[in-house]
Amino acid sequence: MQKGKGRTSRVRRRKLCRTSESRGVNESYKSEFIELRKWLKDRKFQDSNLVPARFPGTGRGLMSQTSLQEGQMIISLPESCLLTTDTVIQSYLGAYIAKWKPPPSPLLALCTFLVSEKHAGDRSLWKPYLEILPKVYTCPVCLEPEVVNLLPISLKAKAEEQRAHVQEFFASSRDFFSSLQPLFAEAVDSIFSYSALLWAWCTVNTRAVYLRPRQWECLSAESDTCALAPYLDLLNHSPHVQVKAAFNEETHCYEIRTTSRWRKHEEVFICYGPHDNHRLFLEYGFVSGHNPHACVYVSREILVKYLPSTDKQMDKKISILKDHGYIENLTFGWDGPSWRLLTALKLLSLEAEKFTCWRKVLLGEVISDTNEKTSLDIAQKICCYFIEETTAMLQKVSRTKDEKEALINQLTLVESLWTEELKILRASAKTLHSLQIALT
Ligand SMILES: C[S@@+](CC[C@H](N)C(=O)[O-])C[C@H]1O[C@@H](n2cnc3c(N)ncnc32)[C@H](O)[C@@H]1O
Repeated sequence: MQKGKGRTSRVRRRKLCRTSESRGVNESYKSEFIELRKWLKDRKFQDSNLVPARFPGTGRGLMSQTSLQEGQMIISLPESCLLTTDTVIQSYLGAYIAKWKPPPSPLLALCTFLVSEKHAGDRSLWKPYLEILPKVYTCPVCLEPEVVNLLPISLKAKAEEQRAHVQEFFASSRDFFSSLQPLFAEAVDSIFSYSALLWAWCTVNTRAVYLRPRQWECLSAESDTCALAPYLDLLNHSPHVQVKAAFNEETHCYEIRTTSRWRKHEEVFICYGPHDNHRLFLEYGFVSGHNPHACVYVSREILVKYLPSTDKQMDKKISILKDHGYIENLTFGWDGPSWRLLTALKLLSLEAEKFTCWRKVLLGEVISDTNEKTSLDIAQKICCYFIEETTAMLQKVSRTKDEKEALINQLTLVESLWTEELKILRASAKTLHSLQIALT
């Protein structure tokens, strides 16, 4: 038998590959985690099978200490450990919130509490939790404008919207913060600064779990479903796992059960949702490698770039696509152009004499071999154009990394997004090529 070709060595290779990808360095000895566990124990948290660890691909996360079976509970966090609007309203902030008109939003209540408790430092009952929270975040709102400029165009627009949204959140909260002055010896402006509120906003947005909606008269009607869940919020995301997570009204614990199996010493993941990489970047500030939901978006401008400019029916075709919701969410994915993208291209490349068949196109019917072939050819041209553009962007990001060392972390993140997009486009180009060959 040749060396390395047998079953035993295949299994060994697989094991090596799995462990080297997921091997983490246990961090439970660190003082901040010792303090956090004491704090959790005082609040009736019973030791779980998970320990904090640092992993090569995903950073800080939780590692299993034993193997975990399908359906097994991986963590159960008592209600007393959760930070919700109940916590805030029952605190020293409650009376100030009740007085303030119009009522503050649930999000503002949570953010105010986080900033205020962070400011309290050693005096805060939540100190062990606050100590393990990230100091900086990588959601687009936290990125330098020159890094935002290097994002794919549709994500850049959303990043700018996110920045405007947080700025407006800050501006509209300042009078409420002023009303809290009697609680502090220092000027509230210095405590509730933009950067402090931004940190709190990112904390809630990247870490909160979902709870059944609650309603407080002293808070605005916006949905009140967020809870910060210390320790449990150290679980990273994987698009490949499924979990059941919810607050159990009988045990009064927030519980997570895994539907996957985990080996001892592996990183345990949960799934934040079937999100593509743009959404993961926007909402959580990271990109997931090999994400099956990842895709490359095709804008309307690019869609028509390779169509004949002489087509007299083009405006009509575009308005049909708009009316039927086919102008948005057109994508390339790991297995080629999406059905929506191909359908849009088939409609746009309909021959003049076949134009009346446009309804059939939207229903997925084949109109003619020519139409099938033309739409695939255009999809391939768009895909090649994107591959060139993405390669150029990667070179630009790499140059910027050399020039701006201080931005290396932010730029590396943007680079990983473009790298994933390039992989998707290459896979799409290959699929398209096979489809084109099958048609000839
Ligand atoms: C709920 S927290 C998870 C714990 C976090 N890693 C920590 O150290 O505090 C969510 C954040 O973890 C990071 N994260 C989650 N899943 C990740 C993954 N698969 N790869 C890289 N970072 C991830 C992102 O920064 C995200 O905003």
